[in-house]
Amino acid sequence: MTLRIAVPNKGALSQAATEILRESGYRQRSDSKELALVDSENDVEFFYLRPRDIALYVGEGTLDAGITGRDLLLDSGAKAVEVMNLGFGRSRFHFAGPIGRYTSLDDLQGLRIATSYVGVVEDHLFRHGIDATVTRLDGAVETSVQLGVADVIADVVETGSTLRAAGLETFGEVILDSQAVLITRSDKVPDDFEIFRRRVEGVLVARSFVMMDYDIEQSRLDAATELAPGREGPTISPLGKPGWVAVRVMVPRAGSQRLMDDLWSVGARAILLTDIHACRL
Ligand SMILES: Nc1ncnc2c1ncn2[C@@H]1O[C@H](COP(=O)(O)OP(=O)(O)OP(=O)(O)O)[C@@H](O)[C@H]1O
Ligand SMILES: O=P(O)(O)OC[C@H]1O[C@H](OP(=O)(O)OP(=O)(O)O)[C@H](O)[C@@H]1O
Ligand SMILES: [Mg+2]
Repeated sequence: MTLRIAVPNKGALSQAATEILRESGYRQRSDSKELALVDSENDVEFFYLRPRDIALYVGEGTLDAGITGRDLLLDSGAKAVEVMNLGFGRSRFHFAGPIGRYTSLDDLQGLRIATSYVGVVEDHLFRHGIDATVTRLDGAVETSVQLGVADVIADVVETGSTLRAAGLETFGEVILDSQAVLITRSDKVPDDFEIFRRRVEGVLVARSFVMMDYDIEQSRLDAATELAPGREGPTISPLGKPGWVAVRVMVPRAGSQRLMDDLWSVGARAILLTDIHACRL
């Protein structure tokens, strides 16, 4: 049976979601007005939906899997299951109010809170025993305080520039840390999903690792291997130069420049770093 996957059709997650699917070898729409697309070669159909609705479709089992934000999944209360963090669309969910006015969660007692995430906010207030009025707005919630509709807001913060522009600041603890996640239906997931999952995972791993090649004198190999042990161990091949070997090892992308410096210091030469585009580990 064709695997049916939901993809954000617009907003902060849309482009990165399409990119990761393309890199995973799936056909993606070329026109942002297309509502669905069949990739017949891979037997997958993609549905382009509002990120906020995706958890609902997947939770109900109408679609097999989807990409959405963790915050939206929690807000929806849908019974979908998180399978994997996707590493983009990172944000924090916060209360915010006029600069200098509020400092802690207790200050919220009796206030009017505007948000697009009523589920997350009411749950948080309930768990902390706070009684406040929650008003649902569709977006641009930062403006609601200035316009007198609310005393504080609860919203997604990434860089904080939208808050600053509205003369607001966060207060209290972070309500939740979010990022894009791959979700599936909680009941029967089709067998084919495992291939899809592995492909996406392969792209994520490929993004966070690089391949490092270097030449080194056999006698110095242990010192170099200690710096870069690799996943299973380095691949070591003979080199045309007597007493030297060629080494290939997968290393985390983060810190790879420093690693090149350190490998050089222990005698590695001809150090090359290359991107990996996809993998199965
Ligand atoms: N500035 C941002 N940076 C990173 N992630 C963000 C940002 N804004 C929203 N997100 C995340 O993207 C997801 C969907 O938000 P998005 O803003 O795309 O949807 P929306 O608010 O329903 O739609 P729209 O803003 O298009 O009306 C959420 O998981 C949210 O945490
Ligand atoms: O901290 P920042 O980097 O400024 O990003 C956070 C802003 O981005 C999102 O808004 P979006 O553009 O999705 O508009 P919306 O509020 O209408 O959803 C979010 O709702 C915040 O307003
Ligand atoms: Mg938004």
